[in-house]
Order: sequence, then structure tokens, then C-alpha cells
Amino acid sequence: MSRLKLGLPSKGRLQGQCIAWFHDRGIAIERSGAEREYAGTVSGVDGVDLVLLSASEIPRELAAGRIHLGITGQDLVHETIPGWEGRVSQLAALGFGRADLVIAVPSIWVDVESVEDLDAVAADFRARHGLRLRVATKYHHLVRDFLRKRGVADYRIVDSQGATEGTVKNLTAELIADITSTGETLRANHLRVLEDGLILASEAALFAARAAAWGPEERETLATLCARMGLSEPAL
Ligand SMILES: Nc1ncnc2c1ncn2[C@@H]1O[C@H](COP(=O)(O)OP(=O)(O)OP(=O)(O)O)[C@@H](O)[C@H]1O
Ligand SMILES: O=P(O)(O)OC[C@H]1O[C@H](OP(=O)(O)OP(=O)(O)O)[C@H](O)[C@@H]1O
Repeated sequence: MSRLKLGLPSKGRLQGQCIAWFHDRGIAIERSGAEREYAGTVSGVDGVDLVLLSASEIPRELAAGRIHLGITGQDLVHETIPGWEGRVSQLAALGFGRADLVIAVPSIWVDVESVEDLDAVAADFRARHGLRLRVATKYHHLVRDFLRKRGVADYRIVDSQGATEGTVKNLTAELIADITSTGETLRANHLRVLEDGLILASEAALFAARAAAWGPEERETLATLCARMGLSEPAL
């Protein structure tokens, strides 16, 4: 029998919340093997194989159709899959893993309150230093789209895959775009979110891959899963 591949985060807070979400719907996800072994089983529904992946790899696996279903953050799907709506279908937003992708500037930039103000800062920075403002982020596509729509063009992206809030202090960027939830990391690093600097309010969501091999058996398993989860079946 062809089996449906379900991709879940391999560790961290998202994994625990995913397992709890399925548990509440009568589906048991159990890690198997050694504590650190990335293997597990799904029971309570037939025909599902578990694939444990880094949250940031799940969008790529969905886009390629190597997994049929996957749970990860909307921010990662929107960032990683160009034209994501054509390649995956969001079955449900799950209400956990909430975080905001925001643009934040040094708190001491008292005159910079909005994205519009950034344009003036960028022009000033260019005039004084002959350089473009540097925005540190791992969300290159989402940040570019957001700033383009708001008419900010005189900047450059500096890639930062972690500890992004530290880049301003380390003088590798003038401002940042990153995920925040409590805001503590921003505050601790003397950064302030622009008043209209929310790029995306993200949460974890269940996605189905359009490119996956949806044979009759996988479709039947999907129908069973959707019924169990109280979701309508996606058109794939
Ligand atoms: N406070 C938070 N900090 C970071 N990510 C958060 C937070 N709250 C929710 N998230 C979400 O969790 C997801 C990232 O999860 P995680 O940190 O496990 O992924 P990752 O960094 O790709 O993991 P890995 O280190 O395995 O590659 C993103 O979708 C993000 O929006
Ligand atoms: O608003 P807060 O509650 O302070 O949370 C936000 C921070 O948490 C995340 O980092 P994480 O610890 O996941 O590590 P990362 O730098 O590798 O993303 C995120 O990148 C922020 O730095």
C-alpha cells in the first residue's frame, strides 16, 4: 500500500505542540528508537509514515513533493517557496508557534518611527557614508517584498541565520528583520519595532503538497485524516 508521508519538526517547541495537536484529535505520534533518533510512528490512523525534519526544511520538502503533508511556520513557507500558494495548500492554521516577523531599528533612532522614515534615513546614510543601509535577516524574500511595496529601495540585505539582533551592536548591520514573540530579545539588544514594521504575523500551519504523489491510497488516507481533524479536504 502506498503511504502518506507526514513531515513534522524533528525537535524543539514546535514538535511538542504538533504532537499535542494530533493527540487531541485521536492521533498518536510517538518517537521511537533512542531519544535522539529521528524516527517515529503514527497510530490511530492507517497508512501514514512520519518524517522528522528541521522546521526550516519542511517547506522545501513540501515544494518538492517529497512529503504529502507537513507542519511548520507560515513564515518559513512564505519565505522559502516562491509562489507558495500554487505549490502548497494550507489546510489549517494551528494556533501555536505564533511569532511576528518585524523590522526593528536601534532604539536611539528617535526620529525613525515608520517604514516611510526609513527612506529618509537611507538617503542620509548614503549621502554621509556613500553606502546603503544594511538590513540583517534570514527572511530575504519577505523583507524585499515588504520594502519594495513601501517604496524603500536604498538598502541591502545582509544574511543572518541566527543571533540577528546582535548584528547592530556588532556593526554588521544598521537594522534587522526577524521573528519576535515576547519582544525580550529585541529589548535586550536595544532595538525597537517600527510602528508599521509588521511584515507577517506567523503561526504553525498544516500544509499539503500539490506536487506529492497523490495516488488513490494517499487520497483515501488524506480524507480519513481530514475527517478526524475536522478539516475540509483540499483541492490538490
Ligand atoms: N520565539 C520564537 N523564536 C523563533 N521561532 C519561533 C518563535 N516562536 C515561534 N517560532 C516559529 O518556529 C519556527 C522555527 O522553529 P525552529 O526554531 O524549531 O526552526 P529552525 O530554526 O529551522 O530549527 P532548526 O534549528 O532545527 O533548523 C518558525 O516558523 C518560527 O516562526
Ligand atoms: O521575542 P522573543 O521571545 O525574545 O523571541 C525572539 C527570538 O527567538 C528566536 O531565536 P531562537 O532562540 O529561536 O534562535 P535563532 O537566533 O537561531 O533564531 C528569534 O530568532 C529571536 O531571536
